[in-house]
Amino acid sequence: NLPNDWELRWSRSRNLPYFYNRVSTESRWQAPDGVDASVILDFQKDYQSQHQDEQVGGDNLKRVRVSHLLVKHEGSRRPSSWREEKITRTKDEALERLQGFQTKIQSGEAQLSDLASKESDCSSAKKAGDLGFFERGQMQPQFEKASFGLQIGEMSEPVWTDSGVHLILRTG
Ligand SMILES: N=C(N)NCCC[C@H](NC(=O)[C@@H]1CCC/C1=C\[C@H](COP(=O)(O)O)NC(=O)[C@@H](N)Cc1ccccc1)C(N)=O
Repeated sequence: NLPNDWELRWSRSRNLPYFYNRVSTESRWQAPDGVDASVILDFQKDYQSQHQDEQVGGDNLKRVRVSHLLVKHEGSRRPSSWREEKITRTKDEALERLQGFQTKIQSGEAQLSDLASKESDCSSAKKAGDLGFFERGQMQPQFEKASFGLQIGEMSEPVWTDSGVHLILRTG
């Protein structure tokens, strides 16, 4: 169906179609000359209809597993945690504190799990931030939306919920 020994394959890590050449064994993301874009769309539709149940990301994802780091503030729905009896920091201070952790994690200086254990205002700190698997409808909407939008291994930007501000890392 494709010219010059090219075939379409699916990259599960990137969740995208790519081109593979049977003869040269070359792989590439962009379409080789002479391949019409409609071929790619047909392939993607076929693949996703055959793999509905898999965790291919997006809408048909049933459950995810995440770890998170929560920083609460004076306006949190429960401004108290195992770390601090009465949390008085402002929303701005909470965001600054969380962004400090975000920078450390993004630079590779620290793991989210290590920081969550010491710094998270959520009881999941005792489990290095691990919340286990959950389905839609269990977490607050903003937290759920962010979690289900992440690829495995990806960390969110700061996410605000009624609890405070979170960094979320999808692990499963
Ligand atoms: N596994 C579940 N289904 N547990 C119920 C989740 C309830 C859910 N929680 C949230 O949406 C936020 C985001 C993640 C944590 C969280 C809030 C709070 C901290 O904020 P606060 O409530 O003081 O405002 N931590 C929790 O709930 C903890 N039990 C999460 C947890 C801890 C240890 C092991 C597993 C889960 C909600 N609908 O409010």
